[in-house]
Amino acid sequence: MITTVTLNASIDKAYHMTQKIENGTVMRVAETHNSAGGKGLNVARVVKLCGSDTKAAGFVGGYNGQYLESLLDADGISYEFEHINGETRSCINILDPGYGSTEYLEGGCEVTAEEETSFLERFPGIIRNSDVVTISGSAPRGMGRDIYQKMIRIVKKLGRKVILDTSGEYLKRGLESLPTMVKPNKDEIEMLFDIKVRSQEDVIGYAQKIYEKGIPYVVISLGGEGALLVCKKGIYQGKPPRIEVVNTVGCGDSMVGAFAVALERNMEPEDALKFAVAVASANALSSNTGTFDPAKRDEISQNVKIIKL
Ligand SMILES: Nc1ncnc2c1ncn2[C@@H]1O[C@H](COP(=O)(O)OP(=O)(O)O)[C@@H](O)[C@H]1O
Ligand SMILES: O=P(O)(O)OC[C@H]1O[C@](O)(COP(=O)(O)O)[C@@H](O)[C@@H]1O
Repeated sequence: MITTVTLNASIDKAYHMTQKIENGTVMRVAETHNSAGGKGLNVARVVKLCGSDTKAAGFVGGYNGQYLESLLDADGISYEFEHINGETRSCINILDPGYGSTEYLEGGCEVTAEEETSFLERFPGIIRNSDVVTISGSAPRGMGRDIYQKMIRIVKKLGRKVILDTSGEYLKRGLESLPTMVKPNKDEIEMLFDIKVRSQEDVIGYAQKIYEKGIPYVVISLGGEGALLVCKKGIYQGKPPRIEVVNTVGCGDSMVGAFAVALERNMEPEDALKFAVAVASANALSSNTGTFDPAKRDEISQNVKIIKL
């Protein structure tokens, strides 16, 4: 069982446009697709598609919160949310033939100190049957910057594996609790170390710095270039084949979902990397966020190159 935590859940709205966006004009949306979003809920859908049991946790509130739960019911994903007074946010992804994808991410509502305490008290019970816990995305306003640090400590005390996928101060503080795996992208590495990454050697160097803190699996995702994995067995590069990208939103979440499944199944690191790159790249072929066609994943998987560096 894999529990995916999304503190800042969202109704993700994908607007499919048939015409290129022209700023300052009225644009009509050809098709809208709503999904239960915020990074961790994309992770949950991917875990389910990979064939593992999953449960979603985090905060939801208001009418959007009710709607989000109904979307998860339709997806067949179980959940155990903390219900809060604030209204769950919406995030918009506009897909047009000119710019590709343009995202508008709301900050999210306020979570009170009482709501945070209540969630943390219930958290050990929520994850008690989980082998792996994923913690993804931003936190809503009002929450302490050390929230992920506290949650990782709880997961590790129970002897479970935990993947952290976040950015900025939440990542910095979260790393101090030594999660089993982290998956920053290039931007997140640059923010974390306050540097500019200029080469693959740079990426490997910073990944090693994180690994040396005591984090067993460090994955740096590099978009169309695939991903790098630093672990005890060595340093690996996973390269996807060139594909006709449709929508890359949720690719990082798909990678986290696939790695959670790989950790649950105790896959060898190189097999896990191949699996995760194939799943994430297959997500880029789907117009909807956090989903993929298993047949396309299998096809891509045959052409993913795993190189030991
Ligand atoms: N243009 C692309 N072509 C093929 N695969 C892609 C592309 N963009 C993303 N992916 C896949 O998704 C993974 C995660 O993407 P990335 O954009 O690095 O994550 P994030 O969404 O966290 O920024 C990559 O490692 C790769 O496997
Ligand atoms: O919680 P955050 O960091 O604000 O991100 C939320 C948004 O990011 C997305 O997951 C997309 O993220 P990625 O493309 O990086 O995987 C949206 O689906 C979601 O609503």
